[in-house]
Amino acid sequence: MKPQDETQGHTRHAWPAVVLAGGLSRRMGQPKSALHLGGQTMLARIIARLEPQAEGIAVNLNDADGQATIDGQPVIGDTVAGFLGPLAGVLAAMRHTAATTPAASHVLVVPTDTPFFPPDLSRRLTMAMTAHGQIAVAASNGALHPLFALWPVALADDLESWLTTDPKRRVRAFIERHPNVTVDFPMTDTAGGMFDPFFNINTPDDLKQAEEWLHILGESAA
Ligand SMILES: Nc1nc2c(ncn2[C@@H]2O[C@H](COP(=O)(O)OP(=O)(O)OP(=O)(O)O)[C@@H](O)[C@H]2O)c(=O)[nH]1
Ligand SMILES: [Mg+2]
Repeated sequence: MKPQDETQGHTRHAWPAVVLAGGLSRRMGQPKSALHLGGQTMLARIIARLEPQAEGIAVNLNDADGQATIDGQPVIGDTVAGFLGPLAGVLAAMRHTAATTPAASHVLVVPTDTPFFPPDLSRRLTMAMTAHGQIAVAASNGALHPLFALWPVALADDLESWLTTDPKRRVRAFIERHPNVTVDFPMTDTAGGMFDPFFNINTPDDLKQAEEWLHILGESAA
């Protein structure tokens, strides 16, 4: 059975969504969401990509620090302290969704540093779910992308206790504890060769390469 919007009684394809923009950006040396790529901040680019496939977007920072909005979207802080990693953001996303959209069984979470993700991410993750309570996770080119996933909001309490007791807090390890499905997304055939839409920007060199891909993909003016 497909996950339902219990209010309207139909299957959702657009979910409440949260962009993970916490983290320390140690490899980049400056906050990744504020970096400019093709004349737009990385965060603005992610939001634009997400908007057509989401129903409401919030941005997760480690500490909201009194900031109510960023790029027009509400800011949510981590609900557990101590820079516990990306899963702290996933937990904040679940708590936020339960509070603001109680009819939604899942929340779509994406990281702020992967600006070329597929425009059909939400639709394909949704279609892959065959039962309530599954985590639907993206993959490409033989690699899992555990930060691109639809997360059941009902896992919040389990995630919170796991986060505060597991020493490694690995995203994959948490996913493996629960029913899950993986969705493989194709590489994009471009004039510059095959391109992985989950190209992840962590270092200044990655950012340079992303500018080149932007040009090749014709998304410079996006
Ligand atoms: N909320 C929250 N998000 C996090 C945390 N750590 C990482 N993230 C997010 O998870 C995603 C992937 O993390 P990384 O690529 O390792 O980013 P990072 O930790 O900022 O960068 P490095 O310090 O270079 O590892 C990014 O979107 C980060 O914003 C955290 O402690 N809390
Ligand atoms: Mg990190």
